[in-house]
Amino acid sequence: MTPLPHSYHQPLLTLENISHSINNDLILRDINLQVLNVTRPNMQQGQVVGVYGRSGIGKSVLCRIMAGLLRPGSGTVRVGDTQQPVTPGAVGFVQQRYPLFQHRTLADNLLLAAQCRHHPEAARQHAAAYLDRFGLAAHGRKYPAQLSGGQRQRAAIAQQLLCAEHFLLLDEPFSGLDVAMIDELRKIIVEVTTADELNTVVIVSHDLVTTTALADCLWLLSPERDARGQLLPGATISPRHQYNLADLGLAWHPHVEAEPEFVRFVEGIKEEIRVG
Ligand SMILES: Nc1ncnc2c1ncn2[C@@H]1O[C@H](COP(=O)(O)OP(=O)(O)OP(=O)(O)O)[C@@H](O)[C@H]1O
Repeated sequence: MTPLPHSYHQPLLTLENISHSINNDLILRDINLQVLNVTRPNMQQGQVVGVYGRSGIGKSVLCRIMAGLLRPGSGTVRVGDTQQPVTPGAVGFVQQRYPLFQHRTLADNLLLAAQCRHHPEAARQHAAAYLDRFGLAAHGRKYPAQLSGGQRQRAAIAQQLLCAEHFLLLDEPFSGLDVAMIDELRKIIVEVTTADELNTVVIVSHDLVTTTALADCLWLLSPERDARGQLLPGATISPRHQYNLADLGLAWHPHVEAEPEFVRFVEGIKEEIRVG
């Protein structure tokens, strides 16, 4: 497929020489990569990165490092158009269990999040706008325990977007959702990335098709072999496993997952994982 016209600009996320061990066990080895701001004519869209890898390979550890919640054994993570080293709170991180304050109403949860960055009156306006935008306005007075799983998830995404400026990290966002909710969440992710050119969303997921369909680039976290075919310790994202979907003509556009090139690409990734 012919790639749509696009051009590359400043870096938005940089991982430099990231390695990490737990109890002397090397989990991540020498990860180097960069997400650039890619622009397409007449299209305001941030970047979506899909991260895929087998169970237990180190995706959650990598997420915590990218979110600034875990200091890597070595290396640096820099985020945003100013490329500051990541600090806790700089990246919105929606974890598998959505950590809303249970004793606060949904509206209060969002208000607290908005107060991280805004003065009280502006915070109220932003929180109300996000309640509305995420289809939660009718549920503002409910407590998290009174919300459905999908509503809690939307609330958690809204909360993280309110307090972190341009960067959102989603760990297994599609797990446990029915097909209607998955569609709804996909719409929200597209909405988030089209809201601002600098918005960057990293999705870590076992759902390869849904994630790839939304992504501009896909990273495959996997073990590597040396020249003699021996498995090296730790997992990495080698340059050949950093797939630029914009260059392949498979960056998100409506119904991309129905295209034969997309289906072939996903089959190729599955094969890569099987033989890896
Ligand atoms: N606190 C910890 N103590 C010891 N080992 C840990 C700890 N956290 C993670 N690990 C190990 O690090 C490796 C990577 O774990 P991680 O949770 O990042 O995998 P994952 O790719 O997210 O897996 P899954 O897809 O199953 O959620 C695993 O072997 C895990 O056992």
